[in-house]
Formats: sequence, structure tokens, C-alpha cells
Amino acid sequence: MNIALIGYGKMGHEIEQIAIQRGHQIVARIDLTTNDTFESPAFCSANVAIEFTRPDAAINNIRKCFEAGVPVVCGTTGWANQLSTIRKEMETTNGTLFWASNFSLGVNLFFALNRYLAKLMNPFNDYNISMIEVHHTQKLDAPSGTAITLAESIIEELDRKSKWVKDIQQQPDELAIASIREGNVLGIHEIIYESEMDTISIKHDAKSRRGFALGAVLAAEFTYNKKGFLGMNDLLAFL
Ligand SMILES: NC(=O)C1=CN([C@@H]2O[C@H](COP(=O)(O)OP(=O)(O)OC[C@H]3O[C@@H](n4cnc5c(N)ncnc54)[C@H](OP(=O)(O)O)[C@@H]3O)[C@@H](O)[C@H]2O)C=CC1
Ligand SMILES: O=C(O)C1=N[C@H](C(=O)O)C[C@H](O)C1
Repeated sequence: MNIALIGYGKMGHEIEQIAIQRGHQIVARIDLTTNDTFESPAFCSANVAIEFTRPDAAINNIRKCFEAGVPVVCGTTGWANQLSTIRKEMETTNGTLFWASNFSLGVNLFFALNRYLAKLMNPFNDYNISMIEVHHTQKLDAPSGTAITLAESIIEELDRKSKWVKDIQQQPDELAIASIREGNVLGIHEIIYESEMDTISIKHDAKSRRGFALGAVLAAEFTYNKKGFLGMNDLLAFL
């Protein structure tokens, strides 16, 4: 498969290695420091583009993929409040977009565990719930996209929580997410249920970026020749 990389930073490099190991070719690399463009024949020859850039760049890069008729897998976080806008544009251009806040298979198992635990804890009102996420200091968005996905599932399952908030809970129906930025931490997410009697917590700790990158390449392979909006549940049902 011909793959174009949009964003050639930490994730772009990791994805390139795995894509080549899996027999794919990188036909274009679009970054602030490279010369490839969305209009180039090289980019247009891609079967799928993989976008990992920054929150303020993702939406425009996805639009450029729709214009070029290239399906796009996007992992950039921090812009999900604009997903419904870009989905409408995808429909009018008959495009393809696969988006996930986290491509790691381990995190997607953790998503299922988180939902199950929230369902289990719903009747037990003595437990309050909070979340902590820790990432490297270069991360631009907070809370992480993964933390927001986790929070959305908890809010769907737990009647006593109706919205997430950054850092400090002020109302009983708020789910507080604390974001810590330190060193080179690749991504830690912990969900904590606390009562006067005890604490129950679940935690995911990423050991490298390879899990994210492998998931993104698997998503690109899945996206090939498909139309519409796709996500990790579609991919996991297929694996
Ligand atoms: N969904 C998932 O599983 C994961 C998501 N992420 C998310 O992916 C994104 C990228 O992460 P990461 O690779 O670590 O970040 P990096 O900062 O290492 O890489 C981003 C790259 O994008 C480039 N870039 C910036 N603006 C543009 C633009 N307009 N067009 C093209 N390229 C651009 C940057 O160039 P320059 O350095 O010159 O600014 C940089 O090379 C983040 O939002 C992060 O949260 C990360 C890991 C997993
Ligand atoms: O910026 C990162 O590094 C990561 N971002 C994603 C997020 O915001 O959830 C996924 C992973 O945690 C790494």
C-alpha cells in the first residue's frame, strides 16, 4: 500500500518504521520541514494518508486529504470538539476519515475495562471517581484525547456524573481530570474510585510509542478502499 505521512515528528517516524516493516511504501512526507505538498503527484498516489500533527493543524490537513481524494487516518488529539464539522465535510466530499484518540490495542482493551467498571460502580454512590493522566512536557493538549474518551464512557455509564472538568471537581456531578506534564512520559491514564473504606483504581501505562504506531498502520490497512467515518470499534470488530 502507498502511504503518505502528514506530520513527521515522534509519531510520524515511529509509523514510518512499522509501515515499512509491514511491506508498505511511504510515498510522501508532509511536515513543516519537508517539501512534499498535498497537490503533488506523490501525495495523490497514496492509498491512505496518516495524520499526526498538532491540534490547530489537523482539521485543515484532513480537508486537504478530502480535496485530493485520499482517505485519511488521523491520530491528532485536542481538536475533537470539531469532529462533527469535519464529518459533515467528509460526507459532502464522499471522503474517508478514521479518527481515534488512541490507536493502541492495549488502551482499547482498557477502554472496555473502564466502561465495564463504571457500569459496575453505578449503584455504589459512596465512591467518588476521578482521573489522572500523565504525559511528556511537549504535549500541547490537556486533558489528553484518551482521557476525554475514557471520561465520555464513564459519563454514559455513571448516573451521578454528567460532565468532565479540568483539575478540580466543584459539583458532585463533575468528573475531574488532572493532567500532569513531566519528563518523557509516553502516556499514563488512571481512573480512581474512592470511598471512605477503600480505593479501587485501574491504570494503563504505555511503554513505548510502538503500540500507537502499530494501531495507526493497522487502521490504515483497514481504511484502504473504504468510505465514510471509521473508528477503533470498526477495526477491532474486523481483527
Ligand atoms: N491517537 C493516538 O494514538 C496518538 C495521538 N497522538 C497525538 O498525535 C499528535 C502528534 O504527536 P507527536 O508525533 O508526538 O508530535 P510531534 O510534535 O513530535 O510531531 C508533530 C509533527 O507535525 C508537524 N507539524 C506541525 N504543524 C504541521 C502542519 N500544519 N502540517 C504538517 N505537519 C505539521 C511538526 O513539525 P514541527 O516540529 O516543525 O512543528 C512535527 O514534526 C498529537 O496531537 C498527539 O497528542 C500521539 C500519540 C498517539
Ligand atoms: O501526545 C501524546 O503523546 C499522546 N497523545 C494521545 C492522547 O492525547 O490521548 C495518546 C497517547 O496518550 C499519547
